Amino acid sequence: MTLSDLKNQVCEANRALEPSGLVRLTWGNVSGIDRASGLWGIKPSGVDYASLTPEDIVILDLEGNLVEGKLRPSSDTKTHLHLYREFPQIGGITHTHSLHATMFSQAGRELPCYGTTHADHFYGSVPIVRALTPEEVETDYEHYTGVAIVQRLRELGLHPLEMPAVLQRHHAPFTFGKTAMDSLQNSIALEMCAQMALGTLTLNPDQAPIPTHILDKHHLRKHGPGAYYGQK
Ligand SMILES: O=C(CO)[C@@H](O)[C@H](O)COP(=O)(O)O
Repeated sequence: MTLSDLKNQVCEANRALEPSGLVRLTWGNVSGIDRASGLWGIKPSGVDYASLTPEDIVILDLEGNLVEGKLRPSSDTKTHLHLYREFPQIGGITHTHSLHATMFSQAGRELPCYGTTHADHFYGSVPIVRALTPEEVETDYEHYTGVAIVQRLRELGLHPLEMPAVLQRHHAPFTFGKTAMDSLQNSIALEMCAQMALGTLTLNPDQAPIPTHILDKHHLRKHGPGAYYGQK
């Protein structure tokens, strides 16, 4: 992938945030990485999505050094950086404050899997990531957000492509994918699943999550045999 390709892909995914209904104001950012070069691009901070151009995309390396870009990178840059360094399987990350998924984040409630719509994207309940400690917030908020996300998926034994979403407590969701656009699509799926779950619980507060045999079937269909990354 050329640097121009990377900038185009990351710009396209960020420009798709608003039309997808996931963001208000500038409450979101998408990044993408070219694993061959180790260079990755992210939305500049606070920039209006509709006016974003590929040349605005800020390019960094996996040490966090600025490689190219005139604008300040997203305020969540260190979170994305940590995830790229710890999850070599992912190629893109999306962070938004989408309305319903953020409700689960703020309530500290994992997002249960009530149906196949959810099962087609996420292998079970979308986990809550712990709140940061006062020391973590003080020393490096965004870096420790990434640390807490990685800790959570590892303690659950979940691969970041079988569970390409987490709900950061008191904050909002982060999703991952094979590309920037794939991570955005996972954010769209997450927001829809959050809306469906809230409606499901309204209609039936005692609704049980999807049976495991159906969840496993959808995981198998999506990832193929032998791709189960987690611990049974
Ligand atoms: O989570 C936050 C702030 O709480 C950020 O995601 C902002 O909502 C977007 O910041 P920029 O990407 O524009 O710096």
